[in-house]
Amino acid sequence: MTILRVSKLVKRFGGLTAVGGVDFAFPRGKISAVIGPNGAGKTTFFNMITGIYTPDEGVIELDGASIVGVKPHQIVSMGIARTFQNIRLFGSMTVLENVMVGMHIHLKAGIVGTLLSLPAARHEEESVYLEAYRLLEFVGLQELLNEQAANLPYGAQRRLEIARALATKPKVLLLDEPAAGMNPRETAELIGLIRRIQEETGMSVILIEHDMKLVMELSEHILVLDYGTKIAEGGPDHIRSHPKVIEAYLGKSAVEGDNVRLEVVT
Ligand SMILES: Nc1ncnc2c1ncn2[C@@H]1O[C@H](COP(=O)(O)OP(=O)(O)OP(=O)(O)O)[C@@H](O)[C@H]1O
Repeated sequence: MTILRVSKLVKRFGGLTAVGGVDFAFPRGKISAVIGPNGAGKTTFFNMITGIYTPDEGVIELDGASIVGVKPHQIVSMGIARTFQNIRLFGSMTVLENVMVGMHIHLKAGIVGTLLSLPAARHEEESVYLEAYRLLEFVGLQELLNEQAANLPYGAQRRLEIARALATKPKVLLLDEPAAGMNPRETAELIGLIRRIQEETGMSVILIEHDMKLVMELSEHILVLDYGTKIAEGGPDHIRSHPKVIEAYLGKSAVEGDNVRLEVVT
């Protein structure tokens, strides 16, 4: 079953077509990936799904309902959360507060009231704290809850961004290059975390990632973009040996041999 569908999706910047008529159906409750060389249109694609850009043409449907023209904060309320290529945490807030900010869309009293412990917000405070703590435990940051976010090591900041996205209780979690800048140990932990998110919550996860090991290990379904168009889609084995994908990443000469497979691209 499909959770998110795009049809004939187009985004142009002046004379440049960044995304040029892409069709794709993301399966519900699975991990999918959008890959492609630099400038292929991946981030533009995410920016349309999250309402940052309005498509010039085409349809985006979440659970069958169009989200074209819907504002980014409303799209979050409708169930799409994301992390960014460049981490965007509230650096001067604590780890706990960053997660509580993510929860505000579901709070009646609002985040300001909760953070300031205003009387109207007190009854919500305990459950908010417990839920935020549970999320920090889930991503392995509970012992750092009172640290300032800016002081966390890089890999921990990425996990905090994921916890904050999870705090919005999304149906779909978009991760934009979650392994960027991570060392191999952090990447291995991240793979475990993404797998737990999908297995334990049944959430649909969509990731953009250049680390092919992570993509191939985690994703059931992969969309490959090149110059804004879909050049291939399918499971990891299909994608690894797809001539157009190999050509896009490694150049035409790489496809001349018979047994070329896309193993690791850095
Ligand atoms: N706001 C913008 N204005 C003009 N051109 C843009 C804008 N955003 C993206 N582009 C262009 O659109 C094309 C696709 O860019 P995009 O960032 O979506 O690619 P990408 O696949 O995410 O690349 P990368 O892997 O390097 O992050 C590129 O040629 C880029 O220069």
